[in-house]
Amino acid sequence: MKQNSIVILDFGSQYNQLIARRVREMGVYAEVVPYFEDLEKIKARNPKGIILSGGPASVYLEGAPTVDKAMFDLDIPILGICYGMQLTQHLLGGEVAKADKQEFGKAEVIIDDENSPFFYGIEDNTQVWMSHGDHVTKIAPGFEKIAHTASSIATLYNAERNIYNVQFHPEVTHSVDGHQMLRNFVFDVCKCEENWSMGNYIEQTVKEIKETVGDKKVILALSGGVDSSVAAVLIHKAIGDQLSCFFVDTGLMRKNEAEKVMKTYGEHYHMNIECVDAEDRFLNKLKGVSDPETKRKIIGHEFIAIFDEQKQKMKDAEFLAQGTIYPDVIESQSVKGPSATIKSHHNVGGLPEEMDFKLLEPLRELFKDEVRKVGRELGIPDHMIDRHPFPGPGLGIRIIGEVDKEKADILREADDIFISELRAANLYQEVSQAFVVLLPVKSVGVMGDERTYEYTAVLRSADTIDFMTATWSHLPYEFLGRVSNRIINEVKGINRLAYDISSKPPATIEWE
Ligand SMILES: Nc1ncnc2c1ncn2[C@@H]1O[C@H](COP(=O)(O)OP(=O)(O)OP(=O)(O)O)[C@@H](O)[C@H]1O
Ligand SMILES: O=c1[nH]c(=O)c2[nH+]cn([C@@H]3O[C@H](COP(=O)(O)O)[C@@H](O)[C@H]3O)c2[nH]1
Ligand SMILES: NC(=O)CC[C@H](N)C(=O)O
Ligand SMILES: [Mg+2]
Repeated sequence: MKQNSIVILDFGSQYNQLIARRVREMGVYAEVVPYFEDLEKIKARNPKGIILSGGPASVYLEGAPTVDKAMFDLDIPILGICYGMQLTQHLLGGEVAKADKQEFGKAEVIIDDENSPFFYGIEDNTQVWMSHGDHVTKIAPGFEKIAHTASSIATLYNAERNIYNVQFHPEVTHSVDGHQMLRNFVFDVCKCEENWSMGNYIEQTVKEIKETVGDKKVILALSGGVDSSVAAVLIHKAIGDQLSCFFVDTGLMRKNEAEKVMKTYGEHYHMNIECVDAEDRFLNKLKGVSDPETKRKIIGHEFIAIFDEQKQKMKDAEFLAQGTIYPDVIESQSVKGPSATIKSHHNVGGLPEEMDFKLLEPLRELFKDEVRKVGRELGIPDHMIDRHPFPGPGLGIRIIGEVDKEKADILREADDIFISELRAANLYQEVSQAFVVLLPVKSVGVMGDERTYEYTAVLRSADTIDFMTATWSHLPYEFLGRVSNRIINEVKGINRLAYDISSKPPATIEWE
């Protein structure tokens, strides 16, 4: 199945995951590799086409990312996008320089060669998205201009080598026919076949898991979230009772979470699944701690300690299964420079360094939407598949400041009301992630002629595609009013509610 693939070389563009997704949506396997991937390794993948992504650098500066020129002689069709175009031109005898002014935004493409397969089905003056400060000042020998805009060369083509170069970004939705251009490249130029489907993926992966695991045992940290759940069901399909899942009830889970997870997965799938009740452990460790990073670290360590203990109990467990997905993989191999730690995300991904396990990560090639498709094909109920993400540290980072059981109970009730009202109003699927935050701030209120002095809570709802940037959801006032009424009337301990109207950046989605 992967014989029929497109390799995307990553030069640091923020859009490279998008390119891979667009291609996969067409039913063709695509993977992102760093630009410095060895040419031999690229060849070994036997791709039908190569896409060079955009990137922030300038080809004419020293130390700019580059590739082995031999790549252009492999007889594999190549599409260079933005930086990828500039690099192709630079390496093959053209020239690139800084433009007088940056071009950022929409532009209209005038097609010079309407017979080019790259433009099949596309009308003249189609709108594309530009984002560059450099431009091609001399076209490399062997290339001809097949499209332009009012201010720049839009597309170059080398017939002999079957290379296309575009200055714009066909992968973003602002490029109206960008999808069609990529389709044309993938199917008409590279001659790929449509054979990447989640059904195939399941079949193949189940086979691979069986071969890898043999008669050994696998343990898996099951959170009830999408990734670990899909991983669990997939592995269970392959090896049945050789899999043992552990759900840790940290005491910082949502209302009835432990029961729900145990019920859905235990009864429905007849899996070995054990609930580790660790509420006291987590709450004791968190006593007196209010610094967000310290709280995160304590929670992370406690998870590790618990899995270590489970491992000691099951001596024949050789594999640790994780719900690592493709964006995690791309991020960890990303060509971008080191970025500041904003928050240390808890991840059981930290486990293997400290513990002696072989890793089993059956979802590491999939994007989230593909993981959801796999989950649906495996028959996992929609209400589990469509859940908003829930962070490992759970309510521990949604109770601002010091955490205790009383606050966790209050927050659980409030959160449950918000989420069930979202579901009742058919808004749950419309927003990307919603929850309640409990502040360590008390204020005065009046209830039935009595004075109250209770906590303030905040509703948070974010809309996002990749969770890297987000906007606050414009929920209807009437809906917010209903949630406010219910929470303040029904949850003892909260007498005031606010709505968070901050975007990310500069805020983040969670409060800690
Ligand atoms: N309460 C828990 N018990 C056991 N494992 C957990 C728990 N919370 C988190 N994990 C582990 O940490 C991993 C990372 O958590 P993360 O929230 O990123 O993924 P997820 O829960 O599987 O999916 P989602 O992103 O949809 O919440 C999980 O896949 C799971 O293996
Ligand atoms: O598994 C996780 N462990 C963590 O420690 C963690 N911290 C934040 N998140 C989730 O990441 C997304 C982005 O959150 P922030 O904007 O708050 O950084 C949002 O979806 C957050 O819920 C976490 N997930
Ligand atoms: N988006 C890009 O790939 C930008 C490429 C190059 N740095 C430029 O500004 O022209
Ligand atoms: Mg989760």
